Amino acid sequence: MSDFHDAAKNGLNQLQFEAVLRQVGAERYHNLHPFHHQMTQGALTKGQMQAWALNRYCYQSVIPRKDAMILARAEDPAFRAEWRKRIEDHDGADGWNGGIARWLKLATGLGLPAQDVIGERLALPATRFAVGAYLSFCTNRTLLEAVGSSLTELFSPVIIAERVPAMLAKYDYVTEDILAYFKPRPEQASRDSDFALAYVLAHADNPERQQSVIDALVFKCDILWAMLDALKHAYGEAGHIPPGAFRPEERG
Ligand SMILES: O=C(O)c1cc(C(=O)O)c2c(n1)C(=O)C(=O)c1cc(C(=O)O)[nH]c1-2
Repeated sequence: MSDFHDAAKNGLNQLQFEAVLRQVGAERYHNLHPFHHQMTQGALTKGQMQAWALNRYCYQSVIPRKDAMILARAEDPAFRAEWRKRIEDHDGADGWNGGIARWLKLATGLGLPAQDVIGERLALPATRFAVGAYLSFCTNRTLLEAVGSSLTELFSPVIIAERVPAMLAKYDYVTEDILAYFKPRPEQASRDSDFALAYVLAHADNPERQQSVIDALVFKCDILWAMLDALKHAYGEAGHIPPGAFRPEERG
């Protein structure tokens, strides 16, 4: 395991810098989390699967808002033209025919009432704190750090390729239709992360800026990890469901 806190102290060339960023993903991305392993092994109960979808909706719904923050702070029109595609992917043309709507379809396809998902009140406190931290990070840190924090998308095609076939094979109530969210994601994520990676390689031109990007990516991995930790704590063997949070047995 590497400690990434001083990885750029002597300055890195672009190849070395990219290698460190990829190493962060190899060591810290949420495909290493036990909750993800349980999912791909077919070991989640339907209630746990519902809890995952309900909580993950909060993440999906904050993504276009954090991208709007990034957009507002970018001075280069060409950057904005590229970055706004992310908002269009999630919101669609009318707000409800993009990624957020497809995530809602996933959650309702698992048996959750749409209003419980959209309302976000049944999500875990830790989920709401984690997605709030992501939004405020992208609002308050430098544009370079905000772009750096999106680089987990470099690794999302890997976790999607692990998750989707396993969900289809191991859970009889999961269908291709329910998982429509994931279909365009690997291609969109590759387009987005290629752009974001090229941006940080070009703009992190001294050791301090390189380190700020590495730290931003570690922070983002921590956000995703914390969300799965919270699910495991609440809905795993410990069963510590916080007051007011989704309770699977009440939903059948
Ligand atoms: O399925 C996943 O595990 C996963 C991970 C991530 C990620 O790594 O942040 C994103 C997504 N999915 C995703 O669907 C998505 O739209 C997305 C946007 C972003 C971002 O930070 O801008 N990450 C992710």
